[in-house]
Amino acid sequence: MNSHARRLQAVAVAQLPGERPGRAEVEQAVRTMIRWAGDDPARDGLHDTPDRVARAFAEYFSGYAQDPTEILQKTFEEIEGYDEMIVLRGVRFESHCEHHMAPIVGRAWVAYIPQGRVVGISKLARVVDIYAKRLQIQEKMTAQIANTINDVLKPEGVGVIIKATHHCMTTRGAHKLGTDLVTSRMLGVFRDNALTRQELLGLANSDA
Ligand SMILES: Nc1nc2c(ncn2[C@@H]2O[C@H](COP(=O)(O)OP(=O)(O)OP(=O)(O)O)[C@@H](O)[C@H]2O)c(=O)[nH]1
Ligand SMILES: [Zn+2]
Repeated sequence: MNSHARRLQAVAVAQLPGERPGRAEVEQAVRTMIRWAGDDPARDGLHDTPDRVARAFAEYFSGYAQDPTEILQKTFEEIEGYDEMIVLRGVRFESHCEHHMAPIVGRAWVAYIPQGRVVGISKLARVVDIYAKRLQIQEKMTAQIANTINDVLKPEGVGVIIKATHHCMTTRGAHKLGTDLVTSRMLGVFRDNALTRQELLGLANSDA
């Protein structure tokens, strides 16, 4: 295993209280859930389902094995003194709520005002995805994205706005179809300067 792979493994393992369960254990758990739902995991149509669910979970929760701070390490400093707002708008993401493991589908607006260096814009989208591909609540995810960008890039300020639909309250429970949740985390000048914050909120609202 190379040092990069070791580090990724360390990121994932650091968050686990015990040993990571093996594939057979996961597939058995899915069979149990199917039986609990009232169906027969041995019937033809469900035979491959535990394998599919395990692969789907590996995709839904791939963010545990990735380090968002590493993604932001490569920066560009030849920016001719550029010091205005940089806003990546409407980054679509799919996440899962940590209460019901139901989908959270939404968009993130990620803004910062650089201090001497900028990051490749795709990296901002990757940071959103790394946190989205974990069990989440929206408030925590919003704060994690903003805090990470702030800690690594040390810009003048960071603003993150997320609008998302929570399937746990649209397709079950409260059944409030059409609702979305808006959260934001403002740091540095976005927190201290009302005009800067308004400029970002205006950009986000114009794209609702
Ligand atoms: N603040 C916040 N709440 C969330 C988020 N995702 C889901 N929830 C809520 O988390 C709460 C969990 O509440 P519980 O009362 O423990 O769960 P429950 O009995 O299934 O509740 P209902 O969803 O109302 O049926 C619910 O009110 C969900 O709507 C999120 O990202 N942020
Ligand atoms: Zn939920």
